[in-house]
Amino acid sequence: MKILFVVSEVEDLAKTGGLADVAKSLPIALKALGHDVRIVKPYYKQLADKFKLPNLTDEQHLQAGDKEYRFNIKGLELETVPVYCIDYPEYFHRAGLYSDGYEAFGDNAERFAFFSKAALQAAVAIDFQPDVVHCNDWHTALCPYFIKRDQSGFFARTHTLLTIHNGAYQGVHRFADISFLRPHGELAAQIDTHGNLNFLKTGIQFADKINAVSPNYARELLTPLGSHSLYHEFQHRANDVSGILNGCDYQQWDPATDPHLPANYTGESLPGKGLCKQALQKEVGLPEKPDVPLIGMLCRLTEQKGFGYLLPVLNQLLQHNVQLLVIGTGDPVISDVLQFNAAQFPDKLVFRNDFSTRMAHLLEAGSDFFLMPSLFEPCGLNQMYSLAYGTIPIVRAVGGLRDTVLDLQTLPEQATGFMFEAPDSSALLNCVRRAMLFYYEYPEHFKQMQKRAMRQKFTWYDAALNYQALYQHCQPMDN
Ligand SMILES: Nc1ncnc2c1ncn2[C@@H]1O[C@H](COP(=O)(O)OP(=O)(O)O[C@H]2O[C@H](CO)[C@@H](O)[C@H](O)[C@H]2O)[C@@H](O)[C@H]1O
Repeated sequence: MKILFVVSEVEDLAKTGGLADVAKSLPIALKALGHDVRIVKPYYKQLADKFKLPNLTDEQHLQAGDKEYRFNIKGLELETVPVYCIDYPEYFHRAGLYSDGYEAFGDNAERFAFFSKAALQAAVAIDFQPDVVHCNDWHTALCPYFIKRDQSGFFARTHTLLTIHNGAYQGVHRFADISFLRPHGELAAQIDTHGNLNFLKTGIQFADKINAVSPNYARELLTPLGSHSLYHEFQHRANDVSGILNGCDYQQWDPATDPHLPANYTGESLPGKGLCKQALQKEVGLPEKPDVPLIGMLCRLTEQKGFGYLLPVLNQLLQHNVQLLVIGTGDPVISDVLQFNAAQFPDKLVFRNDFSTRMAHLLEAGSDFFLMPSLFEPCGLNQMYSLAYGTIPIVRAVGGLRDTVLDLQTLPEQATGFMFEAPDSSALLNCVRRAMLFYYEYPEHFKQMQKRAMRQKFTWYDAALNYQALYQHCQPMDN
């Protein structure tokens, strides 16, 4: 099959979160199954600073109303997968991908409406007639609409899949302000009573199929509580909504070969993990105590990750004989509270306002537990990385976390972690206490759990097989 994978960020090229991990690993896995898959993404400053790429075609022209956009298509290969980058410096040559670090860019609607259209034009320019356009999240959710309305015939046999990595971000913007879409008066039918166009909602309406990044999140999207206020839209498309669990890139996340670690280790030989713990404690300035449980947390600092009920009990949690290391960037209110608590408990809590791949790997290897108390979690990748590193996840039973972690209480013989249900502080605190008790009182069982965790496998090969089946499902009956 010919697959055009349209996405905002890709690991190794430009990244803010888990979307990038998927956008690298899935196309590579699909290519390995024999498909002709091409990625299209913006030529962000992050990427342009790293690679000065050549233009692959003549300058492109895109007319939207009375404005003419002139852009270039640059190219590179990411482990055999061709990547086409839309070069339009006015929109993409900025310090951040979506914001200046404090506020979202005011013209994000223009930027991503343009990108979605330009990505399709790139397919025409390189003469790649896709069987499927696979778009991802709100940034590219207008692609199905543009394809359905395309008059050229180029996409007459193209079908569309919209993957939802995070339904909370929907791209809601005042339609009247999006000059790029002015020629598309028909979108006015999508506008809400406040005059807003919701990109994700438009994608849900026009895509041939919609999938979430885990089966459980797909089920949640079909409920009033889990639908991010898009209950009716998801219900309306219920027969076309499914879930495919993300994979873990075990080449990149293998403690036996990980070049970021001071010592490598396997499930059969765990001493290297102790050395990683010591190195991590030393690096961040925590007391080098091998027997005190070290809980790591690494994520974007946002409500989604459960800070709303974690921060109020930090003080109580840190009364225990425990160490907590939090690494992340994002909401300055969350980072202020973390900073404040770290100053109160310098021997127990360290907060690093940092985005570092090396530290992500060291934290995964050196921690005993990985805390992921998410309010919602479409799939979650870090709990999979934790399992691979024998770092026991403490998670809330939500989204993909429920699909990937088995709790001690429910399944003692197969358990790989600790899970709590209610999104509140006391449930979280009880769960962490349960995990600490297990660590202190049953060290041998804890080790068994680590080994079991390391044997779990969530491969991109399996995910790619599921996507392949879904793409086939997007095709018309006569194909
Ligand atoms: N400070 C930091 N330094 C270095 N690396 C950092 C970092 N903060 C985060 N990362 C990295 O970013 C990625 C985060 O991935 P997640 O899936 O856990 O969350 P995210 O919410 O971004 O993704 C969304 O999309 C993915 C992909 O579908 C879903 O799994 C998820 O549930 C959904 O919320 C991981 O690779 C992690 O190591």
